[in-house]
Amino acid sequence: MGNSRLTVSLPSASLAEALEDVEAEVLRWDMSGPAPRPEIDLVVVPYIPGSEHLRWLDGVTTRLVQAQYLGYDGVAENLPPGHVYANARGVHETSTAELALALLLASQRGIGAFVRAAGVRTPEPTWYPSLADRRVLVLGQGGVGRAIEERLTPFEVEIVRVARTAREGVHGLAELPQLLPSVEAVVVAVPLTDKSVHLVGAEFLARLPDGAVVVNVARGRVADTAAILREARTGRLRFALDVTDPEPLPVDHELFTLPNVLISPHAGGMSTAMLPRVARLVRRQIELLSAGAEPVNVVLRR
Ligand SMILES: O=C(O)C(=O)CO
Repeated sequence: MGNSRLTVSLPSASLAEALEDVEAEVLRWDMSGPAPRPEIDLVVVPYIPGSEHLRWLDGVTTRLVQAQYLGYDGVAENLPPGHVYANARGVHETSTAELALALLLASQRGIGAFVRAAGVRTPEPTWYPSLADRRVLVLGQGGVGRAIEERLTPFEVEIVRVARTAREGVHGLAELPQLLPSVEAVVVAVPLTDKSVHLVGAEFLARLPDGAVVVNVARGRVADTAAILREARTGRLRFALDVTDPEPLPVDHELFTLPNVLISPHAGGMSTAMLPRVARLVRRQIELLSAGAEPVNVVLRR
């Protein structure tokens, strides 16, 4: 380590192919077992849920551990001491925002009902709410929240911004109880922290007006699944969930059977945008580390 040629471990053939011209010694390690070397300058973590695989870094010396996720919940608990961890800021925001919009529109306009009816019966034409002139609350003002707002703006909605703490143009979490009764949709894009666990619970849902849509593209545990299920059974609200708790949801879970619930399989970041963006980020980290400079996107030092 520390000599001129960096050692980099990559978890997938596709990433190795995208980075085949980098100035580094490239190893393949998917972190499902021990490290190929006791010292690896840059370890790129596989894109699989959870962070238990980080435990394979125990006893390995690194300069940087680069994730392919934006969210880093669970990382502090699993990353052994001595490592610097960078997240994938800049990779997933646009793709996740696209899915949030797709879920919101599909939910508002009853696309799930049309799809369910396809080939079984001719769906009844019925009135669905438009997004136009509605109030949409974007919960979370990080990169994903901002990307959602940018994409929502042409739909002529009034956007209500909420973040953990209030600032100009942004409401704080403490104001949620007053804001919820006046919005037709909520898009949840907050990180999972001690403060956000079960933020979308029974009390939150009860304050929303009839017919409101709740979209969650954050983490399943930001919402209380039992409270969502209770509310969804009544048919009063609509839900569009890219993330669930547990995840994945068991195939026989009642939420899958309810006509006012759409569920996607944590697919927010999974688009063709991901691989080139991850490759660009890793390339940049290699250049920075090679130059002895500080890496970007560092969110944790253990
Ligand atoms: O980047 C993340 O944290 C994701 O969940 C991508 O879908």
